[in-house]
Amino acid sequence: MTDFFKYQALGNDYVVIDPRCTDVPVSPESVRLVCDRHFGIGADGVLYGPLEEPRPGVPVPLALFNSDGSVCERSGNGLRMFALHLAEREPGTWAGGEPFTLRTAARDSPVQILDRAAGVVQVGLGKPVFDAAALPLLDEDGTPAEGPTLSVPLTVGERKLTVTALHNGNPHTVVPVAEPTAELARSLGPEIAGHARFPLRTNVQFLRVVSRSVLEIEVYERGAGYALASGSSACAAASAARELGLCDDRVEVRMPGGSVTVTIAPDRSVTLTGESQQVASGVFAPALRARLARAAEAAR
Ligand SMILES: N[C@H](CCC[C@H](N)C(=O)O)C(=O)O
Repeated sequence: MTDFFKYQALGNDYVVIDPRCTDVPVSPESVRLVCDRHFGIGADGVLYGPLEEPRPGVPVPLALFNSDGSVCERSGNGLRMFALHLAEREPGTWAGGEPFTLRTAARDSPVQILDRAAGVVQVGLGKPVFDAAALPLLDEDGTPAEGPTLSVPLTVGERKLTVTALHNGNPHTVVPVAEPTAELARSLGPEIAGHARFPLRTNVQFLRVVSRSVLEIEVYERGAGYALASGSSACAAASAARELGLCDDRVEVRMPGGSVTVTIAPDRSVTLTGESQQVASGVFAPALRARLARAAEAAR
C-alpha cells in the first residue's frame, strides 16, 4: 500500500493519491489536512486519480483539488506531474513517449513525456478565451460584464490597475507591473483573487515582459495562495502578453521556482513544457489516517 506520492514542478508541489494504491478517502476536508504544511504532508494541492483503470487510447480521468479543498478544473503543472506518476507506476504503458490524454473537469488535455529521466513533460492547454462571461467577470456595479477582457480597468482598494483576464481551463488575471515581487504577490494577490468582480475567484499573475522571448511572473493562486510556480499561470501570462503584442509565439516564463517554455500556435493553442520530479512516497501514520477518515466522514 502506498497512501501518497509527492511531486513538485518548479516548487509547485502536489500530493498524488492513487485509489489503486490506497483506501484513504479524499474529500475537501481531507485535502486540506494532507496539504497542511504543519499538520499534514504539505502541498499546493492534491491530484486524485486515476478515477478509472487507465487504458491506452482512452482519456485518463482524475480530480484536482487546491490546498484549501476547492476543486480546480485544470493544472498545467499538476497534469505534468500526474503524467509522470502514471509513467512511474506503469512504465511499459505510459513511459514510451507516446502522447496520451488526461481528463479533468476543464476538458481533455494532451500530455507527452519528452524525457522521463529528467521529468520533462509537455501538456497542451488548448485555446484561451478572453471573454468576461467565461471568467466570469462582473462590472463595477455587480452586473455581468460582456466582451473582451484585454486591458480592462480594475480598482483594488486605492489602486487603479489595468489587467487582462482569461480562461484557459481555469480563470486567470494577468497584471503587468514594473517589478513583480513575492511581497506584491502576497499582498495584492489575495485582493485580486477574491475581488468581488470575480465571483468564482481567479488565479493572479504579476507580469514583467523582459523581452519578446522572456517573461517573468509572480503567482498568487486561487485556493492555494502564493506559489513558487504555476503552469497554467505561465501559459496565461504568455497568452496575455502575446495577445497584447508584447511577445513572440515561443517564450521562456521565469518564476521563482524555475522556468518553463510556452509555445503559442497560430490558432492560439498553447503548449507548456517543463520539468517535474517525484520527491517522496509513503504511508500516512495511523493517527493521520484516523483524522483523514474522520474528515471524510464529516464531509458526508
Ligand atoms: N498550479 C496549477 C494551477 C492551479 C490553479 C488553481 N489554483 C485554480 O483554482 O484554478 C498549474 O500549474 O497550472
